[in-house]
Amino acid sequence: MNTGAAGIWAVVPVKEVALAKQRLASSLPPSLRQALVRAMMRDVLAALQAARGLAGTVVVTADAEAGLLAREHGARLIFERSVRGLNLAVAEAATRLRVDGAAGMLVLPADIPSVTPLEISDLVARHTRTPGVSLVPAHDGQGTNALLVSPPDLMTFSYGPMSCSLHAGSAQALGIAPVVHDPARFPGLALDVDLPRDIERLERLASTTRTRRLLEAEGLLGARARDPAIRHQ
Ligand SMILES: Nc1nc2c(ncn2[C@@H]2O[C@H](COP(=O)(O)OP(=O)(O)OP(=O)(O)O)[C@@H](O)[C@H]2O)c(=O)[nH]1
Ligand SMILES: O=C(O)[C@H](O)COP(=O)(O)O
Repeated sequence: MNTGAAGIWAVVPVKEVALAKQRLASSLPPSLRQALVRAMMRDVLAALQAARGLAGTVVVTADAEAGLLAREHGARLIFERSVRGLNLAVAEAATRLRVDGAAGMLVLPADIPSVTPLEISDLVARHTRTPGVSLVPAHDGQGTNALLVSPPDLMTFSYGPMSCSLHAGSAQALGIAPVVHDPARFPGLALDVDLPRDIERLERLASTTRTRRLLEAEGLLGARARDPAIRHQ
């Protein structure tokens, strides 16, 4: 990958589609879970394409199909030869972007289908300091749904349990006061779909995403989900 441009690049790490979203396995059959993973990834990439203030998007994945979806949405690709986990995948993207001269990196997960272009543009516009770290916690306050860091390889990554406070602590250890945004100001971005109840939460957001259309067609959201009489027809 040669990004060949300064500015802030979005990075979307994507796990193998067949292995993703195991916490939904008890409520969704594998084919629907995989369709959901693809739809969510497309929604995130479409929002990034429409957002202002980014130099481009990079997808980091070991999954060939995810690589094709990335290219369809005009994203660059870092194709991982082996699966090494989320933190090493993001660290590799950070190093590559720094070598290519990128000013910063915005890491977004592929499971936030309701993220809007406006939320992304707003977050990037509010990131005014380098070196600097801006964070948007997940709606549960624990995960990291957006990590904007400049320069890209400033810090180590701590995705996993309680990652948002760990990322804030890493910035502080470098003498940087992180900007931790209120997730309530970024409702689409803050809603990562990890658990069955997160699917219901999607209903409360006014969005017309591929993900929503898929879940409505499957009777998991919308009128068919609310009315068992219709659902079982
Ligand atoms: N490149 C890469 N991306 C990853 C890896 N693990 C997770 N991701 C991505 O990181 C983001 C957040 O991941 P999680 O919320 O943990 O998603 P998940 O691992 O599919 O979910 P569970 O299987 O339920 O834990 C998603 O965009 C995943 O696709 C990895 O090992 N490599
Ligand atoms: O740190 C994170 O945000 C995780 O990697 C993903 O967290 P989750 O389990 O809340 O999705």
